Amino acid sequence: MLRIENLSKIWKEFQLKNINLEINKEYCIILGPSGAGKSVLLKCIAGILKVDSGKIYFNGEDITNLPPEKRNFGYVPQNYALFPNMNVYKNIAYGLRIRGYPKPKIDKKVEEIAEFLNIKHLLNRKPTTLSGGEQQRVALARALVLEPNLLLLDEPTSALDMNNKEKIIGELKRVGEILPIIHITHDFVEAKTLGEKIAIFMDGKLVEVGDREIFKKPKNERVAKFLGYNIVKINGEKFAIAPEDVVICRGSKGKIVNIIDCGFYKKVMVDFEGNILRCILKEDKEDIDLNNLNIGDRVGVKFENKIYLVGK
Ligand SMILES: Nc1ncnc2c1ncn2[C@@H]1O[C@H](COP(=O)(O)OP(=O)(O)OP(=O)(O)O)[C@@H](O)[C@H]1O
Repeated sequence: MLRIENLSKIWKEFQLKNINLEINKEYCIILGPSGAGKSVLLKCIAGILKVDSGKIYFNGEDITNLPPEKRNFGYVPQNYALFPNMNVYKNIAYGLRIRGYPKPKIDKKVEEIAEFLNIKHLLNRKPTTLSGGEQQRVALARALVLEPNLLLLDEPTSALDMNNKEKIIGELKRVGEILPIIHITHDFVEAKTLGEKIAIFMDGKLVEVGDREIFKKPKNERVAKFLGYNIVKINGEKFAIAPEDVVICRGSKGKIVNIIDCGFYKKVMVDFEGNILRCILKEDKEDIDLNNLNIGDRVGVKFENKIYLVGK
């Protein structure tokens, strides 16, 4: 459906280089550290930034040089970019109005989308009077009302509290059943919940693409580190291990160097044979009593699900 071929966007200081990515009718999550080029890629797809080289195809058509309004993609930027002087109704209706839709049709479409996203009660309010979650839904409504062929979302939940985040994730899941979505996030839980395809960017390059298995089997050390794995070197053996797969037991080869109590679990750092291991410990999984664990204690360490990495 969307095919990106050898796309490059180059400034002196930053280069998004030779990106090849295909997105079919699926929910694609884009992950990567800050400054990796995720937003630049999304803006190139939206047509807001001109690419320096490479091609973008949508349903077989070369859209590389098509202006944004002719692509029919919905784009929700990081800050939502709502018009502050217009009420919610006018914000949502804006795109329909400039496309010349008759008033009754605009009213009907705005009402339908407002119903779908539970914002009917907000139609007369100005964006500045809305909470982050409400603004987010208005921004989504403004993009969806134009019935886009593809939805582009730049960190749509980053400003939301847990409750609103969960609601929006539920709504995005429903939208994802209707049309393909490309969604940038820093939140791994969100990525695992929504992503059918996951693309990881680092330093302007697409370093890994695949399904949710990426989280369980990162290909190389860089991706593993980015996903939060420990990289462990013991007696010439090197592997990645997830913090939840480090098991603390009775023994003396490890030393507890930090403990953070997170309620249902504890985040613990263990110095083990020259490795500082980040561990997530849950009461039912460990062989020792977590309530009696103190900084400086000697412990044993076992590894479940070691992952042997292919490259750097
Ligand atoms: N118009 C521009 N001119 C010059 N450099 C730019 C421009 N827009 C973005 N960049 C640079 O491109 C790089 C990638 O930016 P981008 O916003 O895509 O990062 P990101 O991966 O989305 O980061 P974050 O997760 O922090 O939003 C940055 O170094 C940024 O300074």
